[in-house]
Amino acid sequence: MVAVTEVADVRKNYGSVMQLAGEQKVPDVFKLNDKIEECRTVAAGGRAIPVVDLSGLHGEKRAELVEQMRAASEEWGFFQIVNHSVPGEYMDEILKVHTEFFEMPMEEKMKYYSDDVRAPFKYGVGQVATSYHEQAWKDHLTLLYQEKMDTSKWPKVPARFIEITEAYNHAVNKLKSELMQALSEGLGLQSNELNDVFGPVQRTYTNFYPKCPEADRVFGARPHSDPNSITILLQDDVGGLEVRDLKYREWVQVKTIPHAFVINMGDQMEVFTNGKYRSISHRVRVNPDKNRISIASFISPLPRTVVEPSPLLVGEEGPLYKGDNFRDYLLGFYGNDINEKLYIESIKLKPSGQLQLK
Ligand SMILES: O=C(O)CCC(=O)C(=O)O
Ligand SMILES: [Fe+2]
Repeated sequence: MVAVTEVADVRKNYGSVMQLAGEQKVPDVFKLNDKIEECRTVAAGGRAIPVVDLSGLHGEKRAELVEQMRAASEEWGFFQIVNHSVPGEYMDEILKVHTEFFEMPMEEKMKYYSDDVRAPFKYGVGQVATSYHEQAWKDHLTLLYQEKMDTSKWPKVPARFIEITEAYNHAVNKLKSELMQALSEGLGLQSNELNDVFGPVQRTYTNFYPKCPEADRVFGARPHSDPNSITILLQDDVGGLEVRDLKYREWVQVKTIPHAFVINMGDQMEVFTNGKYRSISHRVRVNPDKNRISIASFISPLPRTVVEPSPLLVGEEGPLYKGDNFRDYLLGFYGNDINEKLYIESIKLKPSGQLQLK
């Protein structure tokens, strides 16, 4: 295992991950020096995460689509959606304009650089938070969505950056409410239940994974579950996201579908639903020839919200997780080793070998 490395060292020593893309070799801090095999995809027996076509969600097909999303959230914790409410041109445009941002000269990007994970808008290199492992092969851009965002400090170049970033985030926020309502109904809860508690915060995180000269020796994101409630992910057509198939324990590649979103359950959803909707380990592999961009909108409760198994969803098994407020959950999550589902396993009241790995 490599020594603990800080994100600032990546910036000081290498500038950005993007600047390393043209080199012959990858610096050791990025390399998986223990198990390279860990990085290889295992044949996935043809299984794929479900794709839900949301046409008819507000009409005659609602019950059927709610049921498909419920089943996917229970079996996979992941699904893709097509024919949703976010205009396809917003999706194309934001991928294009954010790529143009990363392609700007370093001094231009550094105007927005910050190490502060809570900054309302920032550019960063490497991975946020301390790492017990290798550094992630990615740079990023992150912003906190608000109804009326203060965009005065956002980049004026590339042209249309502000306009399209705002439009996209507003549209994703509306989609978030629609999904939360459907997911509530799938649990037999009032429509607004999940949205009210789990939906107020939206942080959007653009991941830029430069092409990598030793792609099978690094991770864009090491195996992790997301700590929040749900994630709404847009990816380009390069691919690289892999999801743990709980049934066969293999890694399954998430195929790229034009204008689709990948939706996944986070740890808070698993806790609240007492394990019904599952927060699943996933990872990102990078490409030897192509840069990849993805935009994740992390939907979360407020920091002070206490999340614990809902009495409405706890059956004979009793509550399976210790409750905590979301702020402390995040502190524990990022303060510990991020590896598969390690942190959520640690708050289980009754460890169930079922989800334990290795
Ligand atoms: O880039 C991706 O496909 C997924 C990124 C991810 O898992 C994350 O940012 O939490
Ligand atoms: Fe993730």
